[in-house]
Amino acid sequence: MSQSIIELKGVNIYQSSTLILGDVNISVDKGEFVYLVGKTGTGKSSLLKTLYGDLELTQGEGWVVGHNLRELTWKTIPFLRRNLGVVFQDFQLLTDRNVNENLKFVLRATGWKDEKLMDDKIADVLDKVNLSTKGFKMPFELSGGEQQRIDVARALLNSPKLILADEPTGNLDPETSDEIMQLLFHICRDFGTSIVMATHDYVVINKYPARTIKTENGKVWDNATVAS
Ligand SMILES: Nc1ncnc2c1ncn2[C@@H]1O[C@H](COP(=O)(O)OP(=O)(O)OP(=O)(O)O)[C@@H](O)[C@H]1O
Repeated sequence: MSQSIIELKGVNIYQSSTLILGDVNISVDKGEFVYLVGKTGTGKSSLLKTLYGDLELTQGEGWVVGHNLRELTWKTIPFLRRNLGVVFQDFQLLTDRNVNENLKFVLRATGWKDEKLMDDKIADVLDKVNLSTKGFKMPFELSGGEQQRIDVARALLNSPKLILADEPTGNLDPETSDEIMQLLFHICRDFGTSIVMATHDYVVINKYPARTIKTENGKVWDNATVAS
């Protein structure tokens, strides 16, 4: 319906029966980087969950990477999930297998079967996050920053048009946060991937300025741009 990667119109977002965000209107274009800011508990994660189909959209209209959120079913949610990547603050790699096997596990779970194509894809995403040499490492052999970069690699496996990142620098020291931010901006700029990133970290926002959407008082404010 729309050229936008994300389009929400008059959306109400609930947790159980509590209205968390009302009358949400957002549009995000291809290749845009957008921060989602707001105090704790104001609904950033709830908004992201709505965008990746974890919270059902029952009021208003929404499209994400061409999928109508009102028409999602348990059968069609996997197709939405294949067109977007999600990065979490606390994503845990499977501890009993190396990086390559972790990534292959995700590929198999999203329908990949050909071993050679899977190996090529894994090499490709590890190269994109600059960890080509770490495929045979076990998770405990990686630093926190490297694990977070593997999580970004995981999000890239299905060549998504959109990455949703929920506080991806939340557990990282400033230097490692910088690495992740440079990586996300590189992915956005060089591959045209849209990125929506929830964060509390104004140091990061000021250093890497971009359009900023704010959750506050049950509303989403979509006109603030943070100056550098
Ligand atoms: N599964 C749930 N069931 C009921 N209420 C929930 C659930 N998850 C979140 N909430 C409530 O919804 C509101 C918004 O939570 P949400 O996690 O979206 O906020 P947030 O802005 O992402 O917070 P934070 O910055 O702390 O992650 C909060 O009041 C929270 O308690």
